[in-house]
This record gives sequence, C-alpha cells and structure tokens, in this order.
Amino acid sequence: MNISIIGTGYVGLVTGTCLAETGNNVLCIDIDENKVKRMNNGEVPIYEPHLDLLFHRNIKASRLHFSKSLKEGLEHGDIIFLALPTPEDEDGSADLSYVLGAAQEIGKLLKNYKVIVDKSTVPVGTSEKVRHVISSVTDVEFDVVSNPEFLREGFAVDDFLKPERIVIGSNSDKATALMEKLYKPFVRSGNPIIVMDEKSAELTKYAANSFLATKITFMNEIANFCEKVGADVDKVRAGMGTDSRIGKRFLFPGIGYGGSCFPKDVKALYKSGKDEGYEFDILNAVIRVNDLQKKILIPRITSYFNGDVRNKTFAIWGLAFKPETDDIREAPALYIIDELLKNGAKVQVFDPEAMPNVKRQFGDQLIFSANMYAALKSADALIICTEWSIFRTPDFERLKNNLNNPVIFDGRNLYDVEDMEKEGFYYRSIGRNFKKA
Ligand SMILES: NC(=O)C1=CN([C@@H]2O[C@H](COP(=O)(O)OP(=O)(O)OC[C@H]3O[C@@H](n4cnc5c(N)ncnc54)[C@H](O)[C@@H]3O)[C@@H](O)[C@H]2O)C=CC1
Ligand SMILES: O=C(O)[C@H]1O[C@H](OP(=O)(O)OP(=O)(O)OC[C@H]2O[C@@H](n3ccc(=O)[nH]c3=O)[C@H](O)[C@@H]2O)[C@H](O)[C@@H](O)[C@@H]1O
Repeated sequence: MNISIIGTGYVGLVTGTCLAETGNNVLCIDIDENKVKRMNNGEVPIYEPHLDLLFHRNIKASRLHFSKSLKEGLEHGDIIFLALPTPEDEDGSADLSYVLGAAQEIGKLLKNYKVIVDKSTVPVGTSEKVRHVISSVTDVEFDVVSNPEFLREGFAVDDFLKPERIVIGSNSDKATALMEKLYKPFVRSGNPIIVMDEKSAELTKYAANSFLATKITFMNEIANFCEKVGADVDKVRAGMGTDSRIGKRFLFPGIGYGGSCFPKDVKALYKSGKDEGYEFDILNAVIRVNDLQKKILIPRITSYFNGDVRNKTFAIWGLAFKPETDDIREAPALYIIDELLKNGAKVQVFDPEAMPNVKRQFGDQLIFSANMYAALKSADALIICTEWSIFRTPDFERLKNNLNNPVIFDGRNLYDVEDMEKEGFYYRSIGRNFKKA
C-alpha cells in the first residue's frame, strides 16, 4: 500500500519505517526542513534502538522517502497518518492546533478518497472535529479513523513490530478493512486488532497512559511511606508484583514519571473530565504527587549539606526521562538541575544519548562530561536520575576516588543498600532501609 505519515517524530518515524519494513511504500512528511534534509541524507534524527538498521534498509529498498511537501504526501498515500504533536496547552488540555491545522490543509488538497488516520493522542471527539474541519473545505469522499499508538520510547521498534494489541476506532467498514489489511503482518502471533467506535478508541489511549501513571505514582507513595516506617519498597514490590492481578511491571518507584506523554496525557484527561463536569479525583492526586516526587531528592540533598549547596559541585548521571532514549521532555533530571543551579550549586552531567538535547536547553550553565567517571571529578555528591545500564555496575573504587565525598543520591534504586554501606558510601535511595541519623 502507499502510505503517508504527517509528522516524523518518535511516533511518525517509527510508524513509517516499520510500515515500510512490511513492504509498503511510505512517504514521511515533516514541516521541519532541516529534519527532512537530514533524513534525506541518511541520518536518523532521533535515538531509538534498532531504528537505524530498518531505516537504512528501507531507504535502500526505495520503500521509505521523506519530503516537506504535504501536497506530495496527499498525492502519495492511500492512507494518511497524522503523527503530530498534541502538547499540553496552558489550561492542561491537549493543544489540537497541529492536528486540526493539518486537517484543514489536507481538506484543501484532497483529490480522491483517502483514509485519514489519527495516531496522535487526542481527547474524545477529536476524530469528529477532524472530519468536520476536512468536510468544511472539500466534497471529496474520505474517512477518519482513530488509531492510538502504544509504543514506548526506547522499545519503539519492537513495540510497533510486535504490538500487544492494535486499537482501531472507526465507523466505516471500508476504512476498517484497509486498516486491518495494513496491520495484519504485525499480529501474526495472534495478538488482537480491536475494532471499536472512535470515541472509545480515543479514550482507551488516555485511560491506558493514566492508569500506568497512577500505578507508578501509587508505588512512589508506598516507597515514601516505607521510609517513614523502616520498610523496604523492593521487598514490598516483589511481594505485591507476584500477584498476577497486580503484575510485576510498572511498580518501580523513583523520582517521578516524565516523558513527552504521561505528564501531558494525565493532565489532558483530567481537563477533559472537568470540561464534562466530572472531577477525576484520582488523577488530580496523581498529578500532585508526581510533581512532588520529581523534586524529592532536593530537600534530602540540601539537608545533607546542612541547608546550603552554594558552591557545592554535583555530578548527575542520566538526563533522559528514561534509559534508551535521547528524549528529555519532562525529565526529572531537569527539575533537579534547575533547583541546584537556582541554589548556587555547580552541576556536571553525563548521559549516553541525551546531552546534545540538554546542551540546547542549558548551554554553558552545566559541565558536559565525556564519560560517567569524568562527571564525578571533584564533585561533592553523585545524583542518579536515569537507570541507563552502564550505571548499574560501576567501578565503585574509581567512583569513590573521583568524588570529593563518597555520597550518592540514587533516584532509581540501582544498588544494594547493604553493599553500598559496606563500601563506605552515604547512600540514599527511594523507599529502602533508610535509617534516620
Ligand atoms: N513519543 C511517544 O513515545 C509517543 C507519542 N504518542 C503521541 O503521538 C503524537 C506525536 O508524538 P511524538 O512523535 O513524540 O512527537 P514529536 O514531537 O517527536 O514529533 C512530531 C513531529 O511533527 C512535526 N510537525 C509539526 N507540525 C507539523 C506539520 N504541520 N506538518 C508536518 N509535520 C509537522 C514536527 O516537526 C515533529 O518532527 C503525540 O500526540 C503523542 O502524544 C503516542 C504514543 C507514544
Ligand atoms: O503515549 C506515550 O507516549 C507512551 O507513554 C509511555 O511510554 P514512555 O513515556 O515512552 O515510557 P515508559 O516506559 O512508560 O516510562 C514513562 C515514565 O515512567 C517512569 N517509570 C516507568 C515504570 C516504572 O515502573 N517506574 C517509573 O518511574 C519512567 O522512568 C518514565 O519517566 C507508555 O508506556 C506507552 O505505552 C505510551 O505509548
């Protein structure tokens, strides 16, 4: 099939590349000329494991192309995917200007039947709005389908190629049949394509993300309480997670959820509730608790240094909002860096992939280190914000020798508490055997 993807970010580029991988001819459109130029020069503009290989293979096979022209996109694709940003608006709602703006342009360019697929995360009723915007500028036949995306950054290619489910919200048999044909190669192992009405599909996406954010937040609160009563959240997690009704995944406490989606999606669902006169109490609490959790290390650090971090130097390991991505949107590390700089501290950072993005935001306010050990040089403490694999088994002797003080604030519970105490570290993690001084 001929497929066009409008918006070539984390979702659009992965979708386009994976659809090319199953033999479709894909044209990816992006408004960012520089990005299109880089992709046409063979450069993958984001870090996403395994994407490189598929990207180059499909370009070589002439199944994957890039352009900045929406007109070309409309001429090429029988199915047009919208993978456009839906960022948080000032009032917490999802900003639909990218999606509806593109819909209007699409309407003007429409010459024959197309299926317009919304892959962006959007509130209930958006497909209807897209339909309305397009039909207000054209008489040409078209269908709109909601097809929310569930991929995770860092696992995006695997998640797309082997999805646990595909959700299609459609009120057109013709469009549904085309979508099922397109996705058939991805569900050979028997995972379902779940077809439903478009409103339910739109809500499924927000419900899934908000549920996962709630699960993490619940564990963060349990972890905080563990510290009050001297329990160990790792043990509690193991005890809970083995109940198959709860499950082992997404029970890891830390310094709050971040990323381009959970924070904005929880807020958008909360705001949708408000707009309908429904108060999502649980989401309100999730938002509040997560905001506090992102900064939970700050009072601990400040109190360790007797209330004053001025002229102290901190090493930070991990800047991305999670491992295996260069994405720093809503990354907890950025909140911690902000607070430390505001309080007069110096900050030396290392991240395997996210440093260029952080450099664009913080410039020379930070020292960017060539490797994880260089970041420790003469630092008064190490703060761990992202659980990249390379941080899991460091050379503790080298770590201790490079630091001014053997002090670690670990926001991701990477090390064993007793081992660290034996090694002579002051080691503070989240929700584990913290003994009050
Ligand atoms: N990042 C993720 O892991 C996931 C994101 N989503 C949802 O997918 C949507 C897209 O997210 P991301 O891919 O992360 O966004 P992104 O910000 O990485 O990429 C969006 C792309 O759209 C381009 N763009 C903006 N306006 C355009 C226009 N008028 N025409 C053509 N291109 C345009 C931008 O230049 C950018 O390259 C959002 O609604 C998000 O909530 C859903 C599942 C996973
Ligand atoms: O809509 C989206 O954009 C995507 O959002 C999340 O994917 P992603 O944000 O890439 O990453 P996750 O692995 O879900 O992690 C999100 C945040 O939760 C945190 N987290 C995750 C799991 C956990 O146990 N504890 C925890 O603190 C991570 O550190 C990270 O900050 C969802 O997992 C995807 O299904 C969804 O498609």
